[in-house]
Amino acid sequence: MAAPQSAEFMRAFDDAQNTVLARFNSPAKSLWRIKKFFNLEPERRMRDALATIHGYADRIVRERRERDAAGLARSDDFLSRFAAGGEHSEESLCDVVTNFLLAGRDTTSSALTWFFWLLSSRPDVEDKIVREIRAVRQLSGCAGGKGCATFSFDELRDMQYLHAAITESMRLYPPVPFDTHSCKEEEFLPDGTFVGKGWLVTYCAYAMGRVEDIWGADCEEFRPERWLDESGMFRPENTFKYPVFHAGPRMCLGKEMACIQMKSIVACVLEKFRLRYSSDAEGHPGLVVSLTLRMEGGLPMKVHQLVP
Ligand code: HEM
Repeated sequence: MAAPQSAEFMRAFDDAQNTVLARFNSPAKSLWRIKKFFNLEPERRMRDALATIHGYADRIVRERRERDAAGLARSDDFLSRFAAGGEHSEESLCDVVTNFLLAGRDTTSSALTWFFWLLSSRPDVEDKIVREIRAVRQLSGCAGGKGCATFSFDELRDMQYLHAAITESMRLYPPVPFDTHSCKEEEFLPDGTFVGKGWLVTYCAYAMGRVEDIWGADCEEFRPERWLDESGMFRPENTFKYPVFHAGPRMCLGKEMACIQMKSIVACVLEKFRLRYSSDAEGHPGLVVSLTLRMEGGLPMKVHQLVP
């Protein structure tokens, strides 16, 4: 992504996200349609934002097609795999690109922000992760990471403690703190609760991660070990108990990719740096609840580079 285009896309994405939230939270549910019709704020900004977002996705799809025509396209990247099936129109491919850019951007950054903040006050957890990274490197014949800028898929898969630590961090700070769905038909929830057609149903993953009946008396504690079995292997939980990636047929399609990305970033950072939270503000950082869970004022950190 070229930097100016990328910044423009980010801004447009923020605008679109804020406008959707404003529509959703407005007490007058159809007011936005009137504003849109008369091109009033914030709908005017939404129109511009959508043009930028769609233009950006169009460009990605067009550039891939051109590389394909020139025999230069890779066949193993994400978009090529979708395109290879042949069942997607150009427009549908643009929607795929937009969907994945939007679904994957703020979620992983939210997760990593809270993860690094938690880690900053838990040198014991950090130490275990660092030792695991070193052990994995030793096994793969890349001790100290010398000559290996990144981590292989196999190395990342072997980082069971890191997987547990990231999972635990998202239990306490789920990137999607609330999730709301509209009921298509009259329905009864498993406990017999009636839900009418068109009703909105919301679950709060943030609250669920802190319920004693679900997670036990230490539910407020950041304890990666709760995700490990006796042999130190990661033990997944029922997704209805841990709905951080949602549950059921509409679960997050990018879950595995997000986990690989986050593990890769954390491992690369901790192999070379130590980060310490350096805010002047006292106590717990403020939570900004938007579509994703953000940290108020960002995450100021002191970065210390390790001597190679
Ligand atoms: C920590 C990172 C992530 C978290 C916590 C997360 C969480 C979620 C949640 C809660 C949903 C359900 C939303 C709903 O109910 O409508 C969802 C859907 C989705 N996610 Fe993720 N996500 C993450 C990363 C990603 C990434 C990296 C991608 C792709 C690159 C992605 C792609 C999608 C897609 C395509 C859907 C829609 C699935 C559908 O409606 O069938 N996600 N995600």
